[in-house]
Amino acid sequence: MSTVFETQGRRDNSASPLGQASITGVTITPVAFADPPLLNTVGVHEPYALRAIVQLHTDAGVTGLGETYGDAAHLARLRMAANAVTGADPFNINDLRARVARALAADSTQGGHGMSGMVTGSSTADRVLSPFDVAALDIQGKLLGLPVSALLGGAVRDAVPFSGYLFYKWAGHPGLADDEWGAALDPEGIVAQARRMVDAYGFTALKLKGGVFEPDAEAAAIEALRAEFPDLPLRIDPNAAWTVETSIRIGRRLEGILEYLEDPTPGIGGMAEVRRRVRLPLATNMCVVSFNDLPPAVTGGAVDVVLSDHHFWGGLRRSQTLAGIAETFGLGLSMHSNSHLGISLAAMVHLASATPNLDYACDTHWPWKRADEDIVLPGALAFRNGAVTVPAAPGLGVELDPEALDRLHRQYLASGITERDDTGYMRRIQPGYELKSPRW
Ligand SMILES: O=C([O-])C(=O)C[C@H](O)[C@@H](O)C(=O)[O-]
Ligand SMILES: [Mg+2]
Repeated sequence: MSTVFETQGRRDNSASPLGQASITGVTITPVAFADPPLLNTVGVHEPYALRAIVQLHTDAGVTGLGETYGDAAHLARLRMAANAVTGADPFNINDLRARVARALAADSTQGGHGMSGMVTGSSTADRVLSPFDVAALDIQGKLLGLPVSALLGGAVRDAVPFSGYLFYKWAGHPGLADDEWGAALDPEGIVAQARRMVDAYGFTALKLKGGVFEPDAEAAAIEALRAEFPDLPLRIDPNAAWTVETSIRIGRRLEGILEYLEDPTPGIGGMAEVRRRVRLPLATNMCVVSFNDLPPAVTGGAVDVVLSDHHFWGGLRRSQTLAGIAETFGLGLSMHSNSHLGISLAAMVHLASATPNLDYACDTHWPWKRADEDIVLPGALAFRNGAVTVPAAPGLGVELDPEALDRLHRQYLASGITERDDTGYMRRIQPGYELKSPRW
């Protein structure tokens, strides 16, 4: 079952503690949007990226919005959770969390990460809770007349800086026309892509998705970026494609050039070893992806910076807990992204604005999305000098475009894609393609 899912008509919270509202129904709509052939260490992005749009309807006349992964197994879990939260109080996020946990207790299905094998150990319960937490906060803000940033404790910055997220890529998907970005397969291509992205968005930091070519070729791309952009902080993220030895060698080559080295090698033990032997901060969204990972990472001295991501850390409230832990243990905080639409961007901006110790420009895949394709009405979210102004309107401050939602849902049905599968797509193009971690 992959079409729109709806619950409706029940009210089982006899009294909302705050007397504000009851969730009377949930609509979950899978959507697909165009995605260029972005290369990474597990393969290549398919022509469409998937998302699920979650709407929480209430008896108070407002609807809350959430956005999450659109993989089939995740959709099935979202539906279980939707049944469980129907009737609940959107002001009681602890109750929503308990309901989601109870609904998933009997679930034994595997897969559905939506991250093509790159983030494997995150908590299923937190991934499923996330869009419900975001939508509940959107409802709260709309009913109280406050932006979500205010509900999270207040914005400490008016605009949230993002990094330009560079990818090696083909000129276009095989069999389809070239896209507007063209190919980027060497240092010159990456520098040209960066120049174009910086000119269009004003980004003040750059991240290169690595793990695609020989490590020295990728280090050369970073050096070419440094020559072209002497003042911009630079990062590279090979998604654990390098051995400990390769990470040390390339890390030493890039000392003094990178602001951080992200997930060079797999596992907390490997990262700790690299960190001891390279004078660079190490960042991760692979070896610390759930609360369980924090104690061994901290005691093992594995990382300096954790990339938060409310989509797998359990929503905005749980991400604030992560920020508190990071502060306590002296870890830096940055933000991870996957291909996403406007509800996710709005949620990321509110969270980042209300997180004082978010020390780095956040990741976003936003430039890779077609400018005319989204499920929110245009206007609320815009980049200036590489940053997005925090929406001041109540809730998330974005409005759903029902026609666009319907169009992208039909695109989802027509695409035939039900799982993100970068490796499977790569193998259809290059049949002998091997998956390896570490690769070099
Ligand atoms: O920082 C990261 O690891 C990512 O952004 C993971 C993503 O899945 C990225 O590799 C991608 O979109 O191919
Ligand atoms: Mg990463």
